[in-house]
Amino acid sequence: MKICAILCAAGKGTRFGGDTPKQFLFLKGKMIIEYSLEMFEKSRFIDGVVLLVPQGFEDIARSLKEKYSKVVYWDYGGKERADTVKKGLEILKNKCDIVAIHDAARPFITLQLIEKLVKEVEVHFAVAPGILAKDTVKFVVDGHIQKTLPRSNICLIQTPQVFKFDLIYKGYEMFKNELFTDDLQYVELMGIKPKIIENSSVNFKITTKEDLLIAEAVVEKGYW
Ligand SMILES: Nc1ccn([C@@H]2O[C@H](COP(=O)(O)OP(=O)(O)OP(=O)(O)O)[C@@H](O)[C@H]2O)c(=O)n1
Ligand SMILES: C[C@](O)(CO)[C@H](O)COP(=O)(O)O
Repeated sequence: MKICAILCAAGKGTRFGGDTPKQFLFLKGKMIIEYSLEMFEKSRFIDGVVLLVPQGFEDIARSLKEKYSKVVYWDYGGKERADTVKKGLEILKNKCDIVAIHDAARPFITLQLIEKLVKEVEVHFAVAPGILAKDTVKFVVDGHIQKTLPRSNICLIQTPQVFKFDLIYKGYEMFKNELFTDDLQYVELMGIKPKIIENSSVNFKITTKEDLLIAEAVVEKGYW
């Protein structure tokens, strides 16, 4: 059985700001993207990685392909994250059985997490890490609370999101005009109820500058 990863690194990092997309910034000696690439490289559950980058970053893509033997292919991503994933899925069509779709801006995945996700996908077809809400959760419109949501049912979803390849490919085909913010939604709408693996909040996505400060502290303490 072949298991591949799609590493989404084609975003511009608008909320983060600056000229260099956040995934290519250096975090204590290596690029943010390399933290997850290293885990995929080391994991015995991952056979190959497809890397998607923004236009203008082909030199970085080439050098990462040189450095990490599991990067089998790189290409440019699309305008939105979902467009990037679609490209990755087309590249991998008929080449793998299971696919792990991951944000390059989420550096702190672990070998144990990859293993758990891959094992669970055999049973549940779609699986992702998530954290249960720790704060009280309100539904807010225009700055005013409409209602309080039941916290025990609220889960904040991370990546890698792991799927049986044919299932997620079909989901993207069926909802090709949608641009959902994550990949699970494409199979949720097919009636699948993806399995959530409760995970550490350290697997956060670097979205704004303050996330980078937290990421620096995580690396300094070796805490992931
Ligand atoms: N067209 C896009 C947009 C996003 N991503 C990737 O998807 C992940 C999660 O996206 P996000 O944090 O939203 O990154 P950006 O789109 O770069 O950020 P922003 O929305 O602030 O511009 C990131 O690894 C990002 O590089 C991608 O591959 N292709
Ligand atoms: C896929 C994701 O990381 C799951 O939490 C998230 O939805 C990406 O959202 P973004 O708006 O592209 O940052």
